Amino acid sequence: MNQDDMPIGDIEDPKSAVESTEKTMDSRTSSTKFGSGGGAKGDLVWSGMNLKLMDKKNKGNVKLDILKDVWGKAEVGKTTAIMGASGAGKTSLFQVLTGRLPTQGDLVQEGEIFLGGVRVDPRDREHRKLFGYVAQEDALHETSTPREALRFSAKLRLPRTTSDEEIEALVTKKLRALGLEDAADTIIGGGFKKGISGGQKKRVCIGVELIASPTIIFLDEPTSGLDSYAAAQVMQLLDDVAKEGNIVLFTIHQPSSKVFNSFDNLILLNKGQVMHQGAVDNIGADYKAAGFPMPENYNPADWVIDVSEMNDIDDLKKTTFFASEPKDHKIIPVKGEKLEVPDSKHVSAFTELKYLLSREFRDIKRNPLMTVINVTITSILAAIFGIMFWDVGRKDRAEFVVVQAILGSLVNIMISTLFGQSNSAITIFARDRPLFLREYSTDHYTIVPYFLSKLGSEMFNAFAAVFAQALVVYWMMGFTMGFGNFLAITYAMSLVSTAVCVMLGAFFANPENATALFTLVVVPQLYFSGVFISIDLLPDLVQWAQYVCSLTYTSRLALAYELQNCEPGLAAQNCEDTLARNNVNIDDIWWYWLALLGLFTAFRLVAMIVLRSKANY
Ligand SMILES: Nc1ncnc2c1ncn2[C@@H]1O[C@H](COP(=O)(O)OP(=O)(O)OP(=O)(O)O)[C@@H](O)[C@H]1O
Repeated sequence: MNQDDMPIGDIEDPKSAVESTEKTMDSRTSSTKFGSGGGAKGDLVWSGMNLKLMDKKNKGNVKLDILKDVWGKAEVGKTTAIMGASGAGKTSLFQVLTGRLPTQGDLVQEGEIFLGGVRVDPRDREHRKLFGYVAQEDALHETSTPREALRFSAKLRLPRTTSDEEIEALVTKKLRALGLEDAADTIIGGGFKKGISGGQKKRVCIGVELIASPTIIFLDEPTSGLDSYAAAQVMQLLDDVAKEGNIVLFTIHQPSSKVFNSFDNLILLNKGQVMHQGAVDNIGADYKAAGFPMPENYNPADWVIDVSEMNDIDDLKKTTFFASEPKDHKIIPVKGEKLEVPDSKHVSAFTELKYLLSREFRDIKRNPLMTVINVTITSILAAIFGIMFWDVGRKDRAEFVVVQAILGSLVNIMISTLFGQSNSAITIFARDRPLFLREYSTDHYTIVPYFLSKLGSEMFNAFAAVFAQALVVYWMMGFTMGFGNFLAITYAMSLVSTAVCVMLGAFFANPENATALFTLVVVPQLYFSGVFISIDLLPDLVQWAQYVCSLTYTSRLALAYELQNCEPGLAAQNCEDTLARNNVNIDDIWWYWLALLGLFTAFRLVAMIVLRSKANY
């Protein structure tokens, strides 16, 4: 048997170590027992499915029936495709079945879903352990290889008792079954570097889901963007997965006739209703019986869509199309029967963090460009500041203009640090967001380890930039505060500003929106922090804003450390005046540090809560 044709989980050599590992893995990951119901044992069945868009203005009125009395099933051992013209309701049905329908007040969902006769709730994270979900866009870690991607998924999703040897053997086996042996150790790639091909990426996406041995695998347009050869390879793989006793359900748009003929079953939607469903092998006969015989040399996939688009729905309803849900399709669930999900006691949060951190740092190592650009830009800016404020810290502070210049230099450095990290932090976070949403929703890790791992790489990037900045400006400007203090203050500034970026990145999927809002959030800090206009001169109504501005605390800290020990006499007088005018109190230094910590924690927590709520569907 050709390796590419080999079914997933098939066993080549009964004596091999791989086989024994796979047996162990199977016994651990496929313990699901299905209850009995009206449908065939193990099938995914949905019934009486309605999705209504309610009219906001006229309460209780339905504005649009997105799905109406939809029913159907996806059988064990078969591939089932959902097709339909644009706007037919494919995405909506898919979102309902996968539990990914956005929770919106104006959408009302009705209907039931059963797996093997037992009611299933696709929004339930436990039930979702039975699901594999492959989104249309490939959400992969670009600097990992296919082997690393599968290993990561296996390590974090399989029971914690699975040994490293078992995981390695399973990963090798799945790579072979996916036809990815040759590309196993090539970088997946993306924007930063060309890596494996589009078809190989799609197979990696499928592989990372298959590694957890899901009962059902859902795929959203699995062939989109692929050439006909790659599309046929993906379909062959899905067929192999199904033939192993799994349910494979996907949406598909304009398949070639070869791809169309490779499905087992078709569900055709038309204006939110089921126009036709059945075996692809019978399509010719079914359409002939309905009065629409398929023309010769016509792509059957085009024909089924053309018939649905070019005929009035009321006329089509007079034919054999749009059959109502048969009585025996409806399932009467057995009372008290619960869906059994595999016992996959997750690895500890610490292990999750370990794996996530190692992936983050591997990313920096393999794609250091972002860090290098950041450090270079910061150093050039720092050198410009250094020339402008050359030796300012060593000049005689008895002259008031010198103290003014010190104030100016410190505020400039803080503002530059505030903006310095924003671009790279927002870009990196936006790039990784879809990956997080996929991995979190498929139970790879919990939210805290994820955020800690992101924090780890952000701290590294921020430190590299502020350290370079400090090396350049500290001695050029000749500050008297300790190097450590200077570094700590700029580092704190950088981390709080990164936290703001991450928070905005959590709210907005689009990095452009996050960047635009960053300007709106950050620029007012320049006014509210008191560095350009004394806080006492600000209207009472906005004075509170100083307390939520990181620039307030970092500039106060920098001034406190730099101006607290000036030469006695006129210099000390000038320093004290400047501190007082800028509302800096030397006794409050620790409060300033605590306030920065508070802001940092608050921004991080908000980001975590927002992202978690977005990842729940
Ligand atoms: N949240 C929503 N609010 C308003 N209308 C919606 C919403 N979701 C879906 N619709 C409408 O329901 C219909 C079906 O949409 P759906 O996206 O499911 O179709 P589709 O078959 O996937 O189309 P396409 O192939 O173009 O993506 C469309 O008319 C769409 O505008």
